[in-house]
Amino acid sequence: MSTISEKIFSRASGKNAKANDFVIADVDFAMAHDGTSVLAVKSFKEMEEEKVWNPDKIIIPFDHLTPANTDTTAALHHEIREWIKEQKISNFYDVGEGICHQLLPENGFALPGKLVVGADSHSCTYGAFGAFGTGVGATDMSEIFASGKLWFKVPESLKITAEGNFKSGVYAKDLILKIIGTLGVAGATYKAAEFYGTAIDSMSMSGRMTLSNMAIEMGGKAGIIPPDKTTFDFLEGIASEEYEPVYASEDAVYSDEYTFNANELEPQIALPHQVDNVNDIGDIKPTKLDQAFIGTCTNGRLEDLEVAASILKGEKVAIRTLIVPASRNVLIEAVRKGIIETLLEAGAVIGSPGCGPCLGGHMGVIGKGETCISTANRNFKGRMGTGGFIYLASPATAAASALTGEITDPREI
Ligand SMILES: CC(C)[C@H](C(=O)O)[C@@H](O)C(=O)O
Ligand code: SF4
Repeated sequence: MSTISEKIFSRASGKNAKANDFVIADVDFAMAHDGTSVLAVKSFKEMEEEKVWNPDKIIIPFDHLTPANTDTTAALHHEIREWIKEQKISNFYDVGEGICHQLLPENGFALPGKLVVGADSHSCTYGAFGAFGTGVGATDMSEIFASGKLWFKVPESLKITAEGNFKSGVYAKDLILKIIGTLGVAGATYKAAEFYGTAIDSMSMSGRMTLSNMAIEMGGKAGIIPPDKTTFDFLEGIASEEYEPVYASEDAVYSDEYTFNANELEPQIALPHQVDNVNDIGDIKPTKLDQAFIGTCTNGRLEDLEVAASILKGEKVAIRTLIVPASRNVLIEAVRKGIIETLLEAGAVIGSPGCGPCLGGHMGVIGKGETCISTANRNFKGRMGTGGFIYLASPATAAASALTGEITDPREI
């Protein structure tokens, strides 16, 4: 009678863990990026710890402010690189390698049944592989660095089922926006969502990652998809260690259940400044744009760039269009497939793999009163620049909108 989360926490804590129990769990993999490792390392040093618990289980990607944008960032990067050397952390990904939530899956650290904790809220992305992936603060991460353990309250679970087939022009991003619009930004607070249904089964790993990535935007502690052949095929030859897939019992208890119908889904837009301010694209008023941004841990994968290129091929963008691949691998593949050439010819700017302008810290910031359509996961006030307005959408919608300069249904292009 257990959910996926209860089973993973039972294994990781060595006791029969049930929802709402407090447990101390062994973490399988721990991640901190350039933005959060600074504080995690500071607090690790303050604890007067000498050695990390296991240098092969810690993953540090530099992705948020990369390449360094200021003297301060450069100094912090330098400090962390020194600590990484000193601690012999084996999984360090320096500037240009890509976004943490892309690198962990690509390098086989997001594995079924594992407890993967990151000092970043979108660590729920690893749920796409049937892991319990979750984000913690930097000081909690310092405790994991030291001991490999952390306390957790085992979450209750929600069952979210999506049946049917997506219409052309409709994607995983539209589904997760619809789900968040329905449940609200607090609809899954401290709960683990488990995703089921034919619409999920037929999704690629890329689409599944988009879905799990945004579980936190409804307050979710995790967003888990039961692993299947698609998962195992993806992990073939890249899994960093052995894993044991975990599935919910038939009689697992869920605090709530929701069902969505992919057949009826339209392209969705989250209007500023809340992620749950979601509408069918046909229901919003004409909206002029200043910038389009395609990238991030939500939608910066090969499939996303491919969709954008198919829309932009042979055309010219009407507004500033920034495209930032999620990782070096994505960029290399996109170069090989001619996708980057198509995007450049269409007038897009290609950024180096990383978070890019997603959180407004680096490149591509928008000015006061400007509007941006973005494939990211957050449209909070001021996130991409003070006084800016962010509209969240799929890569197809963002690309179609880049062509016209206003929010545009990709099916009309
Ligand atoms: C900088 C980091 C702490 C933050 C997060 O945790 O999500 C960032 O990645 C974001 O998307 O806002
Ligand atoms: S791409 Fe955006 S949402 Fe993802 S980790 Fe980077 S800043 Fe956070």
